[in-house]
Amino acid sequence: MNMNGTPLAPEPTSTGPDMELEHRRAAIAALGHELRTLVDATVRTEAAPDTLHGVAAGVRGLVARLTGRRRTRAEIPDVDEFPGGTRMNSPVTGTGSPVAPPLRVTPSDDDGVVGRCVLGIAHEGPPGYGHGGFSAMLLDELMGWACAAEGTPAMTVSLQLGYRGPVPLETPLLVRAGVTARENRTLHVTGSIATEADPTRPLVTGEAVFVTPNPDHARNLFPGM
Ligand SMILES: CCCCCCCC/C=C\CCCCCCCC(=O)SCCNC(=O)CCNC(=O)[C@H](O)C(C)(C)COP(=O)(O)OP(=O)(O)OC[C@H]1O[C@@H](n2cnc3c(N)ncnc32)[C@H](O)[C@@H]1OP(=O)(O)O
Repeated sequence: MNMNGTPLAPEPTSTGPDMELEHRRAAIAALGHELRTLVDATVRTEAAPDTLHGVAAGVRGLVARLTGRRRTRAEIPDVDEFPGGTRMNSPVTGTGSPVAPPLRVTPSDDDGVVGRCVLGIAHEGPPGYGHGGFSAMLLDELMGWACAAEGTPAMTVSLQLGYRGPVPLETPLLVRAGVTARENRTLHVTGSIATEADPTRPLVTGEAVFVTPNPDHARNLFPGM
């Protein structure tokens, strides 16, 4: 769990049920890794139409192998920690997600949290640069982790961004977020995206307001919690 600041990633464990959990998470992450490689190959390829039809048929065959029980819409998978922890299929941090960069979150040396990732061509907006929506997603997510790291998981109620420079693809990125103020259930959060190579020059800056739903509201929103 990350509710007390550290660590924000799953800890190595050794007992029975924990080993089983690690085993399942490792398998989910292994499939996620291969799918991200497939997504990258798909958005880059200039292969001939016959090849693309052949690959499409192969992928249909793979989908047919993912049988058995499927999770329902609001179900919280038992490989996840909610609120404020590992989400295996998060589109931002999920190591099992085909579309996540994925963002690796750690506590910051100062207050707040830091995320590291590399965007690929699948995340492209202008040629060679990240889509502004992906920047928003990285910041929104990391700001959510900043709230959770303070022990108050919360949801975004407003998010304002400044796009100061384009975010380069295939370049290590440094995302930062921290809570700057709180009143009752409302948290004010700031964040930024820079390159690892030039960490003091923010390319995107963000200011957000997050709110921790009251317990009744939270039970209605997340019946699986
Ligand atoms: C008990 C445990 C609870 C655990 C819950 C954990 C949740 C964590 C979820 C996931 C974490 C991991 C993933 C992160 C992902 C990144 C974050 C996202 O993308 S979240 C998705 C996008 N956001 C939404 O879909 C929200 C939509 N909004 C709502 O559903 C409601 O507004 C909600 C539940 C957030 C609050 O509803 P109310 O009924 O509980 O609260 P009211 O009474 O309306 O407001 C509370 C306070 O907030 C202020 N407030 C409300 N809106 C504001 C705004 N736009 N700007 C400034 N303040 C605002 C109000 O003035 C009020 O302040 P005053 O208590 O009186 O001091």
